[in-house]
Amino acid sequence: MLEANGVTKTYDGTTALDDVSVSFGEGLHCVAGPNGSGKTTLMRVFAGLTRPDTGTVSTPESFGYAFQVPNVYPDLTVDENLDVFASLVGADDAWRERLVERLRLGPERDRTATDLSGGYRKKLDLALALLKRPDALVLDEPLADLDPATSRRLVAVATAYAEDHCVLACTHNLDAFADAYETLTVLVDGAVRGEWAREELSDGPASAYDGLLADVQPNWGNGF
Ligand SMILES: Nc1ncnc2c1ncn2[C@@H]1O[C@H](COP(=O)(O)OP(=O)(O)OP(=O)(O)O)[C@@H](O)[C@H]1O
Repeated sequence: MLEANGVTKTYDGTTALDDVSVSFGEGLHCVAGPNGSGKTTLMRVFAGLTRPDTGTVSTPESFGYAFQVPNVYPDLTVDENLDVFASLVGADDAWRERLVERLRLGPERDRTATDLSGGYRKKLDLALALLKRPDALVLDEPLADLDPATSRRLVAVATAYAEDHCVLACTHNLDAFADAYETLTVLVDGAVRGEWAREELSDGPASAYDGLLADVQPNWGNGF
């Protein structure tokens, strides 16, 4: 459903993506990698926001993107943001209210987006991405700024949606997705360094990731 073939993207001599070929079907898929490894660039290429230098991508027409930095109307309230997006995509009231309930946005619905806490703004951004019930949903650092209970709720929402859609979560918090993910893809320096299905990882995704990245962990002994 989401596919990249031989995708390369370079910025002024920095290779952000290096001949990346990946494919994701229905279910919840995690993409991890160190800072600067190319995760956001790959998500942006899928979304059509960044044009690759070489290679092709294939995505469904109905595509949702919850951004690393939430992309909401800052001067509108939660409800007004939902109203604007719902009318743009033709979302019905029942689905809109289900998203408000599932993401616990109710208590803040009359608050202006700019006054929301970082976590609530993140949840609002996800609700906006889900309003059109996209066939594929990309979540860029979905758990950043969320407290542990809210993180679990967001993972539960993503997991439920992934039952019959493709959900791609770009994350540094693999433990939070340990009971939910179907595949793990690790990017290092813009290239795919590891790809596993969940059943291949008996010790969980974080352990596989740490093993793969062991060579880049610092070893300072007792000193600084
Ligand atoms: N618009 C841009 N202009 C120049 N360089 C860029 C641009 N976008 C990304 N890069 C570079 O491409 C590389 C990959 O960046 P990207 O944001 O995709 O990584 P990431 O894995 O999402 O990182 P993080 O985990 O820190 O969010 C980095 O070296 C980054 O500096």
